[in-house]
Amino acid sequence: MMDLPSWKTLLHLASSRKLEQRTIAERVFSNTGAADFLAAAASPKSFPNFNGLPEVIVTGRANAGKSTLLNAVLGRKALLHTSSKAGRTRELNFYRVGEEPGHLILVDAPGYGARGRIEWGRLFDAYLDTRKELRRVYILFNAKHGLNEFDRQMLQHLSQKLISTDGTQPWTLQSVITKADLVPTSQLSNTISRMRKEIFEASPLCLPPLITSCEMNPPFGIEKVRENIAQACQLV
Ligand SMILES: Nc1nc2c(ncn2[C@@H]2O[C@H](COP(=O)(O)OP(=O)(O)OP(=O)(O)O)[C@@H](O)[C@H]2O)c(=O)[nH]1
Ligand SMILES: [Mg+2]
Repeated sequence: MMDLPSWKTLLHLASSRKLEQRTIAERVFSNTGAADFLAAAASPKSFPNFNGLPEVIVTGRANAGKSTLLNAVLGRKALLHTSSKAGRTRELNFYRVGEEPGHLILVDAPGYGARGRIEWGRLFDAYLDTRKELRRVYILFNAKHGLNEFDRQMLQHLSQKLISTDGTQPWTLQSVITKADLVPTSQLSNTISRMRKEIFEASPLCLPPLITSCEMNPPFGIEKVRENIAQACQLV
């Protein structure tokens, strides 16, 4: 009879697998200087073609920190334009990770909510409905503001898209809490628990939040986001 592996062996395997994942995510994002802006699309007609490279896209209320998070993930200060004024990003912007031909594509999107626009929503939906390369949607929530009705509607809208295709959607939905530095440390744990619960209530399909802060030095949570992206794109 074959010997069963001991707990020690299993734990060792699990930790070396984790190490392997980290190393691959590090490798994917290591050449920060090689990342590049590739294209902008203001309408579905101008969605570009990158020979099937996997893609992930960010969404969130205007000013949630989408472009800032992608800069941090790319290890760049200002490849993506950010602004303290909501409504800065107005098209879908495509960025290559790594040197040509690239490992994957990050897509920045305009925000939704009171400072969003109907045509931005249509553009985002057209991308979700047609983009075969899409692997994961990251939905961002500002820790200081929590979730509002727009966020709940967006979570439900995304869930509906996932459900309506009967499990054949090639993408998954991951939540991210941004600007954790804006919540006093004494309240952070409660804030995260509350937001986590609200996200789950609005969309049980949404993966529980990764916590980030791009204002901390070094930025907090970015390595986890990189690992998560590499995993979603099946690069690990
Ligand atoms: N304190 C703090 N500020 C942040 C953080 N991330 C982003 N910001 C600030 O939030 C503001 C909005 O950031 P953006 O990255 O432009 O937000 P966005 O979601 O891309 O906004 P739109 O493109 O307008 O939808 C900027 O002033 C950023 O400097 C963070 O982790 N902590
Ligand atoms: Mg932006």
